[in-house]
Amino acid sequence: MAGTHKIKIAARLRPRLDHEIDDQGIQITHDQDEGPSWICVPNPRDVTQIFRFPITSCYDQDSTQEDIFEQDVRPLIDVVYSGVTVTIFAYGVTSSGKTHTMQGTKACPGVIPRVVEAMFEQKAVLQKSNVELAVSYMEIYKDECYDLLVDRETAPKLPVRENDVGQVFVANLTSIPIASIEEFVAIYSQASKHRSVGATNLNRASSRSHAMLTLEVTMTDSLAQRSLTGKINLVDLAGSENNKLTGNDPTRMAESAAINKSLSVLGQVVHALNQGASRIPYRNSKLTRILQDALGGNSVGLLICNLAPGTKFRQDTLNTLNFAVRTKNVENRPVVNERDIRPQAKPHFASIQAPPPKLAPAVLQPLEAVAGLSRGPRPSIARVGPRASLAGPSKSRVPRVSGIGVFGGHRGRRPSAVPAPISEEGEAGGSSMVQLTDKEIDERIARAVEAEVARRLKEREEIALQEKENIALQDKLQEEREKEKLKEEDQRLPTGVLTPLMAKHRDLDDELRARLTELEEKYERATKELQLADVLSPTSRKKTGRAYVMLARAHSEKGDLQVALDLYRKAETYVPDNIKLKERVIEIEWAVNNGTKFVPTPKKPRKAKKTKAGSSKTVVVGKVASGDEDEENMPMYGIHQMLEGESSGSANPLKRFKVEEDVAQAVSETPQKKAKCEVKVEEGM
Ligand SMILES: Nc1ncnc2c1ncn2[C@@H]1O[C@H](COP(=O)(O)OP(=O)(O)OP(=O)(O)O)[C@@H](O)[C@H]1O
Repeated sequence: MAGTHKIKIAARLRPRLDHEIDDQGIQITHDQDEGPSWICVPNPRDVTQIFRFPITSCYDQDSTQEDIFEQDVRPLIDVVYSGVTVTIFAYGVTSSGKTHTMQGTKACPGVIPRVVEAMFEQKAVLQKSNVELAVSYMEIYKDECYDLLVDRETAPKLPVRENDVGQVFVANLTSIPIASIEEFVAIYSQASKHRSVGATNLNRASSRSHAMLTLEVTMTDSLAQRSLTGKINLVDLAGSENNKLTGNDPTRMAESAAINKSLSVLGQVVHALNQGASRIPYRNSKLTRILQDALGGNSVGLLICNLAPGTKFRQDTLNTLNFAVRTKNVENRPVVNERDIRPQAKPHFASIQAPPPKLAPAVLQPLEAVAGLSRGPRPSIARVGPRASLAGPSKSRVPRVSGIGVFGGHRGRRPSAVPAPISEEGEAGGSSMVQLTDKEIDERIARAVEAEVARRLKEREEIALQEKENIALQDKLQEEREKEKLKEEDQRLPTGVLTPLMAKHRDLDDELRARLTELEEKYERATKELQLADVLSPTSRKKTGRAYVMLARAHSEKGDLQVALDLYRKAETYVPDNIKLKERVIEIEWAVNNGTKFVPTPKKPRKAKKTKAGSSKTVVVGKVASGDEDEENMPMYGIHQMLEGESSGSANPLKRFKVEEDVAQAVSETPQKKAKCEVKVEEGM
């Protein structure tokens, strides 16, 4: 049985940069004994509340590249050489030091150059000529994979596929053998220029893509006729971005949206794994598809969480640590990638053999078997068409050997037990028979049988190829169907979602109830009718996000925190940039994990907007409009109001009614039916 291995978590706080204020926003404290270190972050919404995260491998601002490599990375080199895949990924907000940690500089080389050096050192220790190293390097830019080892202009989008043993790989990715560190440096420095990097307000050289460098070691044992393949994937993820801080232009915004979406799916995958969900949404982004093996798969994982100091990044730090806490519970089942490299057995003339079993790219074995090349049972070659089936001349498709005779006073006759050879007419001992020696007869039979075997093998291969193509086609169709289904599911709210809200307001008059029921029906009808393109438009996403927030809020008020958390997370999928929402997720998650009561943090006082008359203020609770410039900001504001404003528990049925109508309308809205909803709250209400 394969052993399980939890992903190891390390956290690294980068030093303050010259232009940053030293406000001690994040603290790392170490216990006296060998216990875990703590990362302490004040709640951005209530600084008296401190979140403390226990992390065993904590690196503070003074830590060096060497510290992190020696303590957490070097031990993994042996694991790679035992034939296991290792994945190290750097995660964190933009400008938190991921690229610095993974790549580093000439003066302070990071994980990548150090790993390469260690891999060559290990190869030298083994002193074997049959150890080969190869490198590949790719990036995921706007949810598409590109080869960084080929010319950027001509680099095509690469497809992601799955092999016979369920391993996901990027098809057609270049892999270059490397014989020395110098060779690697030449390849890597050239390839790094191809990576998508751009300037933002927070980072002059911000990674606009997720990059994955893979070093593969193949060790061939020709005596045992086995080969082991170990791999180390070094992943520098793009950082999550708050567009308000990065000040991105439209191009950067599009990149940023892709980055945030893929990171959000990464969070969902980790969450689903923790929940033991039956469906893990790996397929929702290329990043998670490619990291599938590292997250709940067959590789050994190390997650390096990079943190930026200062209160400016406090919210991002909380998000990163929250992700770390969730990830450390993810279990992998590492296996040894071992292959049988024996040449195919030649078919014996007397037996027809099935095509040799397809050599799986890796014969996976549990990690316990790592020490030494354990020899599993050799794959048996199934015998199809036993000798007996060939014996009967009438049934055999082996061409009859004509004019063969062994009788007639020839020396070295066959024993009588051997059936008499048959003439073309089917008569034994026909007059036209040519006298042949036993050896010649055997040779002729062998040739004929071999020809037949070859023909059958070819036939089988063609059928197998055809089947494979059919399966691939079916898989593709199935995948597309699943994708469409998932999209539909994602857009669909659970049936009867408005019911709890209705129940809460029994004081609503009959008319109001009737209206809500009507809205619910309208919503359900509309959901079915929603056009995919409309649903996926940014506006629709934001509106759907707001609907989820409403529901989450209702559940959290009921004390149903787990459901509320799930709904808030769902909302996060649609509005990944919403900071207030992220804060709410963290707070509720904290309450759920610690079994404490959730007390919403005190709301900020709402600014009163004076009308011209000065006697009343107007609060836009959720303006539903389109076609005007303000709309872009509206959904954020809407959620903000829901999070902040609703905690007042307004008993005003008019306001409540308008909010729910707005949500239902937001979800079911069609271009023709767009309308504005404004709620006026009289002064003093
Ligand atoms: N440990 C460190 N020591 C010194 N400087 C650091 C350290 N970590 C990061 N930096 C500096 O901080 C800045 C941002 O780091 P880096 O580019 O590695 O961030 P990043 O997380 O990769 O950002 P992005 O996601 O935008 O690519 C760089 O100028 C880098 O040199």
